[in-house]
Amino acid sequence: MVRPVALTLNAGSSSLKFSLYDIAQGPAEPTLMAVGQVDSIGGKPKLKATLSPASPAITRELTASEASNHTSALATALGVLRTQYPEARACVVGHRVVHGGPHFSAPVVVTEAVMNEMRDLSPFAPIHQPHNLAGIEAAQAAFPEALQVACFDTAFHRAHPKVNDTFALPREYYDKGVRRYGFHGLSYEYITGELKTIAPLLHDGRVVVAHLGNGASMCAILGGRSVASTMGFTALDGLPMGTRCGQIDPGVIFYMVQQEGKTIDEVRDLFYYKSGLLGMSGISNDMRTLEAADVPEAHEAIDYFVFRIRRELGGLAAALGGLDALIFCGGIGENSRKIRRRICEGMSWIGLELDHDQNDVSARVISTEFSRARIMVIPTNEELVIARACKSLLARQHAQAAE
Ligand SMILES: Nc1ncnc2c1ncn2[C@@H]1O[C@H](COP(=O)(O)OP(=O)(O)O)[C@@H](O)[C@H]1O
Ligand SMILES: CC(=O)OP(=O)(O)O
Ligand SMILES: [Mg+2]
Repeated sequence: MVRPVALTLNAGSSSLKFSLYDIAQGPAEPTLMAVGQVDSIGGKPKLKATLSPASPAITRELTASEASNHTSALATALGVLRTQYPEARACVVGHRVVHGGPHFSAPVVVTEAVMNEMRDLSPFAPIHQPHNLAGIEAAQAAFPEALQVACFDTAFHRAHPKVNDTFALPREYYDKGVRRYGFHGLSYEYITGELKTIAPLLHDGRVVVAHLGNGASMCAILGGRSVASTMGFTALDGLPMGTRCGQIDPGVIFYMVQQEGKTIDEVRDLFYYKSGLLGMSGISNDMRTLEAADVPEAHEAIDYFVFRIRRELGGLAAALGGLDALIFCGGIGENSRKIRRRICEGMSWIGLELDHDQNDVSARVISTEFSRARIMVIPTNEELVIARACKSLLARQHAQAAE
């Protein structure tokens, strides 16, 4: 019998991450078969992939036409997967969808109505949602028989308290859906699940997770549930990011439009694509490049990044009534010992004591044994969360078909 296979797609602003999972029925976790990503779509694209647990990672430059957009990047990714699995046919394709608005609080099977609702949310996630939807359309064309499943970054936060769901605007805006949604929910869901297994007491406690990647946010989690997050209505709010400004006084928008004569689209592009680490440094959005660049502009950009994280940590700990654990994940959180060290420096007042040796090797626990709160590094896995949703929605569909 052919084993059921799930393809997961995680389309970012300029990247496409993909995985193949064996989702054979039963209680077992989805098993990873292959994983890869196409980076710098539309620029100088690159492919990285590991096509089976036993095979070495492959890396290769792609031609511009192999990844000129997300649709061609997906075709390239599928071509690479087929070299290893010529017979494999995905029976379900799971997609990360960044914005789920007020209604999507769990993964759903994609229908035309779901597609339309997700399309309406595109203006609120302009550098993610159109790529997520393009990925769904491309997968529908490539696998017309497969179930398409949408998994939302906002879903994990939907049950957070009203006080963290709202802005101080006239009431009608809340009803129109202008709310503090929060993002990176698939990552937070994964970390919360890991904690439940490896540290159940911490899972039941007061945890701040810092997802520090090209997009970055932090989430206060109490007993496994989101209480507050640094991101809001869009994935622009909160921490400064690779190219996004993070929290900003809305008065700056009036200044740019009224005094400088910028159009609202120009301001939007400036906030999404030209700000953050890139805008402040004038060098790069890539933390590795900035850490290696010994110039004041790069130092300032990193200082601001670290300062905002420390400030938010205080606010999120206050929202939780204390702190039992700080967990780092995302490309920067998982890999940059310097950034972790700077975030934790002088934080004993909040209970954090970093073990420098453990931090230097990115160990799972990087706090000292005397630290009141635990500090951990847990590599995130949004793809596994998507694969679990694929498995459970497929099982539900089989059960319904059998009724
Ligand atoms: N060893 C490292 N040291 C510092 N930063 C790193 C390291 N490895 C990756 N990063 C940073 O992680 C970021 C990308 O994180 P990632 O979570 O992959 O992003 P995305 O939001 O695109 O999923 C980049 O800024 C990159 O420079
Ligand atoms: C929501 C978000 O910012 O996602 P990413 O980190 O993939 O850009
Ligand atoms: Mg990401």
